[in-house]
Amino acid sequence: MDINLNKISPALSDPASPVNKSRLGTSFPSGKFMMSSRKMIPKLDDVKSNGWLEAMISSSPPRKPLPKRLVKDFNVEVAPEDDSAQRAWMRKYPSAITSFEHIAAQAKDKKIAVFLDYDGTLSPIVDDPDRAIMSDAMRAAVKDVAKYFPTAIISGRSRDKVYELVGLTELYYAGSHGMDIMTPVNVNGSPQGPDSVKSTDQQGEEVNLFQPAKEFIPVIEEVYNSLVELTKGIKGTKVENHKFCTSVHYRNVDKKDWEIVGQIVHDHLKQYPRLRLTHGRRVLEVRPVIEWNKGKAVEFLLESLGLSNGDDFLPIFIGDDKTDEDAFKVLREREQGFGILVSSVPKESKAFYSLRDPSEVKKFLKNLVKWRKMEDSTSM
Ligand SMILES: O=P(O)(O)OC[C@H]1O[C@H](O[C@H]2O[C@H](CO)[C@@H](O)[C@H](O)[C@H]2O)[C@H](O)[C@@H](O)[C@@H]1O
Repeated sequence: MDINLNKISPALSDPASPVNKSRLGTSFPSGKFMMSSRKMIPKLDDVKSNGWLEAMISSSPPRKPLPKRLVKDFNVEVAPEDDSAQRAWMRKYPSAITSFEHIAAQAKDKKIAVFLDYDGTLSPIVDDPDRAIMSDAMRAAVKDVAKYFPTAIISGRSRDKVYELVGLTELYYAGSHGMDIMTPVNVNGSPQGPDSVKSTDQQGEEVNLFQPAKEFIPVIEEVYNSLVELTKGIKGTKVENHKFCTSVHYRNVDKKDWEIVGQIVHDHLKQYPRLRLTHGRRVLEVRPVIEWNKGKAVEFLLESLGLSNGDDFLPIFIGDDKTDEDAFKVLREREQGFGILVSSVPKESKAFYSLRDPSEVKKFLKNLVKWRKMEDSTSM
């Protein structure tokens, strides 16, 4: 079915729109993920009226304080000039470093499992997603943690990509916001659910693959290709295919064009009622409408690791983004373990503790290893 995109996108029919400087003759096959043309455009809404634009604007704190005028104009989260609000926030989400003794007391005689987000947690946020490189010192700290505690990376990126960036074989990896989980077959109690299949990892070892959104691979590919095409006239956009989800970055797009990016994605997704959109840090994430997220991935991994029964284990999830909130919420609701939010500015969260940035994450991970070594030596 050929769709004239100019008809379904107000932004695209605007001759001033940068996208119209490119050719948009994309053809989209119809399928079970798409709406019939009769059902298309259920109501005329746009990124401004439904709050998307506001969410796009406030989706990531600036890396350096902005002048007051910008704070007013863009409603961004920044540390207030007088730091009383910052102090109040720190009382609510105390530093996991200064509260380490308290954390250690909770962890005593418990099996700790460590869950780590990648971007903004293990690597600093940078303009180019391909350059979000983890430092060697951070890699060493994560490697050390994995010697003592089961450790998993749960990222919005594809599993292959995050494995390539982290490069440690001793971890568990969950990509695409937990929609692609690899666990070894010999892990205690590893479930072989209907969606788990046997596969082999990069080292040729047998593994279990859990991919609850497998049927969405072709449609994600299709949407990725069309979004690349639709946004190619907007300088600075970058679209990534994470196999089970796709990301549209606008960090490097001129602010005046953010609305157009949002509108294009918004309008395009109207044809795909089984896809939804979430906001990350200066990124729009297109995901399948399934009941699965980083929180569910934590629960799945805990079960796979044999850590879901009893109260002798303590899961810790460290992350910086909105999608990490699903994991913080799960831990809070289970009343087991806790989330640590990585943020240098006040943000509401379901986490219990905070760390300012990846360098504090590294320090916390090192403390955890030091503490466990001490515990082990005193119990000998
Ligand atoms: O769950 P995560 O591991 O935190 O992945 C979330 C997204 O991270 C990446 O984008 C973010 O980091 C980039 C590099 O610092 C930055 O340029 C971008 O603005 C951030 O949104 C990744 O590229 C996305 O695909 C992930 O979904």
